[in-house]
Amino acid sequence: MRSTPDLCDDHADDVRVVTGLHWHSYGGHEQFGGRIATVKCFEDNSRVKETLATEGEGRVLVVDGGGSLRNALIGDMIAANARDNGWAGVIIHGACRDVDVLRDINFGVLALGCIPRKSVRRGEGQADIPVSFGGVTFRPGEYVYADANGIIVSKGALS
Ligand SMILES: O=C([O-])CC(=O)C(=O)O
Repeated sequence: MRSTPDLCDDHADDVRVVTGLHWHSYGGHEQFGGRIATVKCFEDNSRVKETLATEGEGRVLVVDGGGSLRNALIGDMIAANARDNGWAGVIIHGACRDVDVLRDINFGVLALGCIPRKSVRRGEGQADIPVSFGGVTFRPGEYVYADANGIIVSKGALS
């Protein structure tokens, strides 16, 4: 994958750039990208676990967790399962946990922060809908690319 600055330069009219948020890379892959799948939830990771248990086909799960840092929407178990199912990574507008293990999983994990407490699982949340944060709307089927520079989104695949 090319760097997000290079992709931005070559496709300036086609990319949206996520702004105004501080991301931390917790996974084994700092650079990752792919077709977008989405979940919108709040302190309940039912849909996250469920979605990452399906075949990833190289996709990236973008989770709008409302920015909550009160509990973790993903940890080492869900991340390892996602990697095994062929997901490229997750971008969590919220928090994760088990960070010592996450860094050894060949998988991308971007989140706003980490917290020891797990989330509740009451079956709430929505999958496969457009989600928005950082000034950008992420639509299922579009493409996202992330690296240490930041996150960009485009309608089609970029090379
Ligand atoms: O199970 C959870 O809700 C999150 C977690 O700790 C894991 O994925 O290992």
